[in-house]
Amino acid sequence: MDPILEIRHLSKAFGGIKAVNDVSFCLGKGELLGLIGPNGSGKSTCVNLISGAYIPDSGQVLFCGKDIQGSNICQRARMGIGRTFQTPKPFNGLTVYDSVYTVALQSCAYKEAADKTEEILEMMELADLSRMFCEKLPIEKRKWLDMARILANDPKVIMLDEVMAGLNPAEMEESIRLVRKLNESGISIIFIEHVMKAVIKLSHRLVVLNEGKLLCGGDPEEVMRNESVIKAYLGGGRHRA
Ligand SMILES: Nc1ncnc2c1ncn2[C@@H]1O[C@H](COP(=O)(O)OP(=O)(O)OP(=O)(O)O)[C@@H](O)[C@H]1O
Repeated sequence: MDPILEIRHLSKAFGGIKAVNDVSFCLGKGELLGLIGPNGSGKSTCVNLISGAYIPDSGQVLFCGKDIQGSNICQRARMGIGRTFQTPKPFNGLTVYDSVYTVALQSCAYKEAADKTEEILEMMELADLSRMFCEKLPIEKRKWLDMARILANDPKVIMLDEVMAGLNPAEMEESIRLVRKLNESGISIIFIEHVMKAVIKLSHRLVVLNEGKLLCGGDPEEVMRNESVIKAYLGGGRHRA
């Protein structure tokens, strides 16, 4: 595998809680990697460490072979590391078009930004809604708009944090199709998800966290049959009895 992202021995504690404890894994170029684990297993903390929102206690993140430890969240976004949040974060008061256009303008001139915005809205199937105010969008489309805004930064890697949460089965199928389309456009994806149907359908490979540690990784079907994974899920993670 030719890695675009390498996570080496990452650790992050909050008080006495080792949220991420000596975790190492790679994301290959063009790969769609499912990052799964029970509630509280450290998935979002990993994403925050990779995106630069959190500074690790120890460990390294390598992007395209380069240690990016010294760079902050904005610099990493400009390098091509994008992420969505569990709850969509629309720019209220802006239209769908302007939400993407304002991001595109950060790296392009007016005309180029306009062309880029139209192309992204077409790709994310939001073109018909381009004049709608973001806050009026249904939840599924807000999630697509989050992805569209990230695309305006020309990402090489996108980390999708629970994009399927709160969607009905039909919306989920549509979102699965869009995530696959993003990946097929050449973007490497880390897909953090609890909806196993989506995980199995989309992931080329899985990495499983449990209580902050790497439990196992590999082929999705095999990982889902792994007894330690089944036990971890039945145990329900750190937040449950
Ligand atoms: N900012 C923080 N301050 C204190 N504790 C935190 C913080 N962020 C995460 N934690 C704790 O770290 C552990 C890992 O949390 P994290 O959100 O990374 O897990 P997760 O696998 O993403 O969970 P979920 O699937 O429920 O979103 C949890 O025990 C959580 O309570």
